[in-house]
Amino acid sequence: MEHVKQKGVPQNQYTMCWLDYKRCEDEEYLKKVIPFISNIFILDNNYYFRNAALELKEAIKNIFGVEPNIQTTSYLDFHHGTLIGKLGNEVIEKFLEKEEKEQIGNEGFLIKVVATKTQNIILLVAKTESGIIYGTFELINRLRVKSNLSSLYIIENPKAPLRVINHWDNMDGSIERGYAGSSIFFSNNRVKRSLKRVRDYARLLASIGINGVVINNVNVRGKAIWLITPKYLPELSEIAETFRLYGIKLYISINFASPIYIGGLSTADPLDPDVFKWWQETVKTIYSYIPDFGGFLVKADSEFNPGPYVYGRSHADGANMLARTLLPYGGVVIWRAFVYNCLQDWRDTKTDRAKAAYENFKPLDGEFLDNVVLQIKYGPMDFQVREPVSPLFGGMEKTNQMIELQITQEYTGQQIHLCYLGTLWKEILEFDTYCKGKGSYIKRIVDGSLFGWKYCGFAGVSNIGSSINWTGHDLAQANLWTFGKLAWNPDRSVEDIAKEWILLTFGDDKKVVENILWMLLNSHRIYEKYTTPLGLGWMVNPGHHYGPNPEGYEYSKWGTYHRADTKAIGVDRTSKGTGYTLQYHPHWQKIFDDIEKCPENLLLFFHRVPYTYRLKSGKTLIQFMYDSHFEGAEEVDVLIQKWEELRGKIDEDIFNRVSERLKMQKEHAIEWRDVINTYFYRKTGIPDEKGRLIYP
Ligand SMILES: CO[C@H]1[C@H](O)[C@@H](O)[C@H](O)O[C@@H]1C(=O)O
Repeated sequence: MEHVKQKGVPQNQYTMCWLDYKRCEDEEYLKKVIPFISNIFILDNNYYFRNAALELKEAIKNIFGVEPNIQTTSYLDFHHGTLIGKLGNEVIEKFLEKEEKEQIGNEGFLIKVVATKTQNIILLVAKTESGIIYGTFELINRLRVKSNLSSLYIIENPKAPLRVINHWDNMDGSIERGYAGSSIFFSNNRVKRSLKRVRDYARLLASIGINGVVINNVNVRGKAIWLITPKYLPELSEIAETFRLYGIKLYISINFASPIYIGGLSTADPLDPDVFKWWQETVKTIYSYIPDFGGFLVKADSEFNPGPYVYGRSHADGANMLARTLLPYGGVVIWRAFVYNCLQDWRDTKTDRAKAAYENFKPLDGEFLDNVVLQIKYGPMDFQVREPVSPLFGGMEKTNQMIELQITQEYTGQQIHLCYLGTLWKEILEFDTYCKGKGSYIKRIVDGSLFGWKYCGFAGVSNIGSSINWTGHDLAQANLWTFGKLAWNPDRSVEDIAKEWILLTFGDDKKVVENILWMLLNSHRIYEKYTTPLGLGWMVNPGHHYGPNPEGYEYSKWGTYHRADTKAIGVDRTSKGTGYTLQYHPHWQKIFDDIEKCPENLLLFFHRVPYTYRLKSGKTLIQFMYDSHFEGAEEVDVLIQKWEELRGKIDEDIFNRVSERLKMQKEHAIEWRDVINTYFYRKTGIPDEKGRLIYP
């Protein structure tokens, strides 16, 4: 569903987001930088290094108006220019210290400046093809923000091994939970023939350090089941080749029952030898087309998708069977933990959906093969505006894990509302699970350092589509950017990450940077205030999930209830209630169990609370609800005002597009405010202390 029509924009037109290179107007900087960029030397005439050199050349041409020569050389005859080379090359190594060489990891890179009387050289060095492309974009971006060359020195390695974007793209071109147009990969049940946009997408992703892409929806239905067959593999191999140039591996979501659908077998039982053989053959075929194929993403026994439970087998049986077929080629199985009873009876108060993933997977800890990774949504429910972190993180020490974040804004305003997610993600990543004592942060679990995992990392559900600006809301580009940057280095501050995005996207005007930064950093807080604060969640319209509906999910089968009556609201998930808190390590169990200690922004997630309960501020719960909704809706005006102050300083098309969305945000925030306030007023009969208008 795309809420805003793009008037008169041809399908094949689009901007390049933070890679839209603008001319540097600073003559001083240009003068300083010219000697370092007027030549580009490549030492190995390798296809990938050459591509990196071409990227750099194109960027320099656009930014500085000079066209560097690309020269292939094998000996030391250069004095001025940028030298792109691979670790191990003799000429390159002359410039490096031993420790420097040791510090460059597989996907990492080094940027170092040599400035002497006779030499003005920027060295860009990596161990691998992917490292060089990441380093190239980093160098380009450093030049764009006018970094001081005399102090430019960077050695970077990604913290997490897997940094993967998940597309929920269907083969008819639609995107499940997509708010930015249609798929750039598929249309009319075909793979799209033009690779230009895919290539530009690969460039965007490489510039934020992504190394994997799953191009089809985890709900694998119809024609998509056949993507793993020669019917589609020739075209997928072209997509894979395009991504490969930018250090990105292709993955495919599969249907667990494929042996039945495609192979004509009578079963998909993971322990059946014929099923194994069928997968083995299928995987062999895939690798004959895509030699560096990343692996499978699997949504099994989840929301009507088939899985091992159908045959009385465990998720470990299912995942391991696939893992064995992929192992000889270095492929992985990314197995989703999003397993719960989606046919719950709302009258059943014993079953708690929040407990489901842990109940299904915790008993299997230690049973998964090494090339299986469990992909876990950040919270126990489903990407609500706020949830506690899933207790599976730090709950399965012997199982590789990835955290799944939703870049697309399903429950966070669908790219109509401005809702920057970096602030929320950072809080999640900094959460200390205490699984190995103090300091057992989520970020250290998913980057592999806490348990020494080889396969682990970040998965982000894509927010892009065919729209002119890729993400519908122009400022939603910051969410994609931030996902990549946090996956690369979760220790970075989001202020820093967001600011870098603004500088590269909008330039360095002080007011522009200041205002957009404020808008981004405050937007999730504001959205939370006028929608569902205190960890409440789920008060959305069923199906499409946009806009308020306080009981939209109250009598449904999805296990998503707040059980509000006239006295209290929320589910008691403490050890005395559904027992959900028992899934956490004792440190958190005690805190979440205690209504006085429970972080207030999660109060209604963990507790059933009377409306007259007093919060730490002294306010009653009901008064907090009213205040939060009035204030939140009001604060949208600040977002609008901050944007309005930038009129004339921002490209007009972008300015107008964002203005239009902010206007809709305001209208819809008012709708949220009034519907939720009226709901609570009608339930409780308690008036607003401040006498503001609540519709009776
Ligand atoms: C792809 O399906 C999605 C579905 O659209 C979304 O509403 C649900 O909550 O999560 C599912 C999942 O994550 O599998």
